[in-house]
Amino acid sequence: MKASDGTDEAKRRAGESAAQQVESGMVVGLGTGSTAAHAIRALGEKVTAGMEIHGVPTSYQSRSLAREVGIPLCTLEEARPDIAIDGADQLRLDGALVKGGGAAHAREKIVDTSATRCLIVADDTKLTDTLDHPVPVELLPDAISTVERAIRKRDGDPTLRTARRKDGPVVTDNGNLVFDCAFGPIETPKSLATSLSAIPGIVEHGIFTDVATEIHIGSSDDVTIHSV
Ligand SMILES: O=C(CO)[C@H](O)[C@H](O)COP(=O)(O)O
Repeated sequence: MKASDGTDEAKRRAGESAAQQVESGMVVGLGTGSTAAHAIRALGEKVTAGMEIHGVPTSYQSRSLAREVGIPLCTLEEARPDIAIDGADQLRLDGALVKGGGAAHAREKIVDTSATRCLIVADDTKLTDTLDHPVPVELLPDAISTVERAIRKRDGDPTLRTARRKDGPVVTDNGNLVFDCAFGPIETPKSLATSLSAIPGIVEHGIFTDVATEIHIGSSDDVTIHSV
């Protein structure tokens, strides 16, 4: 297996590998990001070929791509996903992840945790032994100063995420703001996750533990599947 440089090809391998696990009749959680988008396109091809599935989108982006490629959609009120396919910004092979690069982690966590199986798709550059990626935190706009203080108290360094082609902050699909919080090496993701969840005003943070059931890692010329 040849290590990748994080190119789209490695992401495509991972996304398509996870899409192969989907069978007719299934409800599929549709993750957000460029790697999950490869899975959504692959599922669109299956639908065109006659497979009957329904998708539960996790963001504006995944909803609009699913519509574009012809995947019928439903909501969590209507059906529980059999499989969710989602990306990650950094991950350990035991399934501890940092997500939220696309600021969609709140809805992703709801959909991913409600699925019977959660398949995480990523290129091999995202694998690590110790998580140290800044943790995205979605927060209510009114709570900006109190959440900032609470993160600093936990030795984190929060930076308000700013928009690229708009002045001012990123506003999530839920109308909230995002802090990217640097904590340095995260030795115990579960305890940081618990501690962040306890802060009033935080809608959701991007640490996912005990959610992934399978990890599909794409490289330059291969894909490997790890059970969690
Ligand atoms: O968590 C996410 C969005 O909120 C994405 O899954 C994560 O940022 C990975 O994105 P990409 O596959 O484009 O690298």
